[in-house]
Amino acid sequence: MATASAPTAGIPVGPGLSMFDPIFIGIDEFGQHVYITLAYRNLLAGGEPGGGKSGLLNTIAAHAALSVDSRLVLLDGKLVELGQWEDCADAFIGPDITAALDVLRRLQTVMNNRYAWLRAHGRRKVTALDGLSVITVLVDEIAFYSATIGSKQEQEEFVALLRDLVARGRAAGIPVIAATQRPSFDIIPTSLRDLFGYRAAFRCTTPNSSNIVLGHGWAEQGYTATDIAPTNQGAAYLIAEGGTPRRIKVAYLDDAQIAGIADYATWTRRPTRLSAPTGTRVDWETAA
Ligand SMILES: Nc1ncnc2c1ncn2[C@@H]1O[C@H](COP(=O)(O)OP(=O)(O)OP(=O)(O)O)[C@@H](O)[C@H]1O
Repeated sequence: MATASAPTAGIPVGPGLSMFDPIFIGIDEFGQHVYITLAYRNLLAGGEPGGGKSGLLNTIAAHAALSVDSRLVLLDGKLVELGQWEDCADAFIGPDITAALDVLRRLQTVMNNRYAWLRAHGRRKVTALDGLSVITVLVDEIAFYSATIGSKQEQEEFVALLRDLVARGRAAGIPVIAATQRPSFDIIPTSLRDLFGYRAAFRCTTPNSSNIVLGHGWAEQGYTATDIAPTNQGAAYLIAEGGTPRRIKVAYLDDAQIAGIADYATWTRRPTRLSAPTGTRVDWETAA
């Protein structure tokens, strides 16, 4: 039987991935591989419809699904953008503000528990050695939950819970990856935008909306997502905390590829704890 040689470079793909590993998301304009690390950072993707935001979220979801130390919490107002990951996710929320608020409140409790645990151990953040899973939260279309469905009160609670998670979640191993096709100040106020360590601006129609994603002043310095052609889907400017925007092309998984990865990831996550008492939600309790 042939034995595959061990990889000499890069991150091996397979069930041994970790959310603490760098995540491959595409190439830059020089053809160099682009990696991000989400264990301690959030990511915001903004740009006009059809620019490729969901493509980026799916690429990240694939890494998270294949990571042995990650759990997925998905909020997808359209159901179809992240829907293929439903079977390997701990929670999959569709166009339901009550369910969205419920899952965010649960995440807030998990986050508070983790901070109490960290404090008790004199620590500041979770690490790969703690055995706690990284709970990767993906939100496809912030505006759908914060400005479209539900009452004003529910929308405000959604924004407050999301902001808290984005502000405090990363050190507790709960990164948020969120997309919006409405990069405007009412949806992404500067105070919220700045909490995202990574920001990806897909094609925008105005320099102002590009600035709202990347940060004030970048368009004036020549980094504007308005210069991305409408036909160049998946192209974006990516900025990491403290850096300069970098033009990238996101790696794209088509529906069949996602189905294959999701199927495999679901199989790797099949229940194996036969000793767990019946009716126990082992996953959330362990994560907490
Ligand atoms: N990285 C990519 N490479 C090649 N094609 C891509 C890439 N990303 C997206 N596309 C193409 O663009 C289409 C729209 O992409 P996607 O759904 O990700 O956009 P979006 O910004 O999420 O749109 P919306 O805001 O409407 O949800 C995809 O169906 C695909 O055909």
